[in-house]
Amino acid sequence: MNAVFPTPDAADSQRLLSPDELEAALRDIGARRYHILHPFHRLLHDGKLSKDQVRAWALNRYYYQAMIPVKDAAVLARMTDASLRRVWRQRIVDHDGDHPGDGGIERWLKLAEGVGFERDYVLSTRGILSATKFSVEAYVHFVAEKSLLEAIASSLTEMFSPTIISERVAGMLKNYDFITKDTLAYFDKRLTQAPRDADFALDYVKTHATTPELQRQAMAALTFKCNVLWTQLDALYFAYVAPGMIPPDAWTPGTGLVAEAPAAQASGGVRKMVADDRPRLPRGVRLRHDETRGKHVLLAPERTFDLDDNAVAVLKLVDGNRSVAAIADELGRTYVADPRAIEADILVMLDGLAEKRVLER
Ligand SMILES: O=C(O)c1cc(C(=O)O)c2c(n1)C(=O)C(=O)c1cc(C(=O)O)[nH]c1-2
Repeated sequence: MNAVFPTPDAADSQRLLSPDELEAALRDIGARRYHILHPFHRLLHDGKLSKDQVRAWALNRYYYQAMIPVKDAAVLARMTDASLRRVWRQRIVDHDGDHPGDGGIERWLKLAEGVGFERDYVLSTRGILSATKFSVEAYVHFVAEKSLLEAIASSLTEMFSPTIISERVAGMLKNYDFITKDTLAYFDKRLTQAPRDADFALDYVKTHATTPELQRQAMAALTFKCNVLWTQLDALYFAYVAPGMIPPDAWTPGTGLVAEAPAAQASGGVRKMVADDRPRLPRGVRLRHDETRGKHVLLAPERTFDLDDNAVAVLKLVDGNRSVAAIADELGRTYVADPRAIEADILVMLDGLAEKRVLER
């Protein structure tokens, strides 16, 4: 992904590329279109998403994981050669496992449970964005309807997945306190499975794309698949980042989650806030300016909290993306004061609001 591959010029679409030129052209497609470049992944890896935004990603991505073996069964059904099927069927085994409780889908369920979901809610696929479903299903239809060469070429995004997986695992472990190595165990196996699968598919495509037209089809198939991945992230971004327009019936924060452990509910149900936490207002709680009284209040269902000027300045910066430390830095710049001293003060204030359940982290 880091290397620069030459973009084939227009004349190349007419001429037969050597196998290595074809590989370079395929890698170039990934370098320009793979979802590692998508803003949603940047936010995910850099720790810029709230816990609910990470949950939305885990939930929607479950649908992709669950349908990959369906896709591979459709590819398998196109293969008339037993030696090809023998290799390809391993992909289905990798995702389904040989026993209940085994395999990639199961590991993805663990990931979803690790970020708080109830297993049955995830399995039900209620709450998955329609756009996610459309995009994943387009992939399944594509491999069923196009040629075997195109079906195989469309899996070649996996050439690029080890890079994004390494970046994601390192970034998420570093940047989110609710993510553990166990939660991300899904990706451990992918680091060996993906290169093995991609090597086989690449070799097949280089050997079988023997005319300019077939080479063009292979490149178009990989482009299509990059778009399958990209549009899933577009949908997540639109619904859960900006403008934050969640479609009817799609998952909303708070739904399908396991109740917090009793330990977390002790002492008012909330552990103390720390500088890395990214506080946000829970659903239904709003910062409003009360015109008649000329002051800001926090409106919660059936309750109103008066706020002093300091609380208002802090709450205006509370958006689920900024950490407490970042809020303190910003206030330090505005009021020309020591941000660490501000941080200590606002941690106490935020804890007070969290205990009243008008703030969460
Ligand atoms: O984490 C990722 O970014 C990522 C990307 C891709 C990919 O590039 O298609 C796959 C996976 N993961 C994956 O886990 C997986 O099982 C998988 C199967 C396929 C495929 O097209 O057959 N791609 C991918």
